[in-house]
Amino acid sequence: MAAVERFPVRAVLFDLDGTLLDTIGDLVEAANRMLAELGRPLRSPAQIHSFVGKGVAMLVRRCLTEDAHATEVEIERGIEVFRRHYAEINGDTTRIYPGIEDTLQAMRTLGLKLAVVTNKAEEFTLPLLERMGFAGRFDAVVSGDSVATKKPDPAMLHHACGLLGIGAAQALMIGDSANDALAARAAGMPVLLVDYGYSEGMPVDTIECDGLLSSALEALDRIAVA
Ligand SMILES: O=C(O)COP(=O)(O)O
Ligand SMILES: [Mg+2]
Repeated sequence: MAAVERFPVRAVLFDLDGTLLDTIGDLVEAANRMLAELGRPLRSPAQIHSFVGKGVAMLVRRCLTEDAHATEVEIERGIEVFRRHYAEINGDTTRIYPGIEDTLQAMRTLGLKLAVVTNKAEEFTLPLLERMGFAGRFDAVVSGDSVATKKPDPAMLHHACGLLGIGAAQALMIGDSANDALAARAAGMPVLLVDYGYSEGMPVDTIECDGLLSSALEALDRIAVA
């Protein structure tokens, strides 16, 4: 069997929803509270799961327009209503995925810099990191509204590397969706995808990447500290 390629890196960039944290319960609850308040039929958890990936505004848009019609004014109202509900419950049922704590600790011990790069808006990212005990565990946090464009555009990844003081080719991205894979490819960095996250309804093994992980711990076998 061919040896598994190890990436010479100085930093690891982590996606948040579906990679570090299982946030889907809170996202489903906030989305359905929003739909109820707007007098719309509720959505199944599975359907809302497939809508997560491109940030809050796109989640609300998909909830209101998939097999349904909504005006831009209604979508704007939906975003405001969602934000109010999500701010209230953000973190209530969120769990850290198995293996994450040990992975972060091991990467720290290796001297790697760590960042979060998430399409979640900063108003929800920072309180959630705090609540989950992750505040101060990362050298940089880039949220969906920190720069002008979200993943799959590579701008967030470049911004994170700038904050860490490294080049894009010296970082490894670990994510769960095509947004992470495409952004990493466009930035010229290797990317591994966890197979337990949210991938907008796409089978994760159909997404082009450098390997799948059933636990983030497996990433340690793919890293050679540069
Ligand atoms: O907020 C989202 O839609 C997804 O967030 P993520 O980039 O951390 O997966
Ligand atoms: Mg994700």
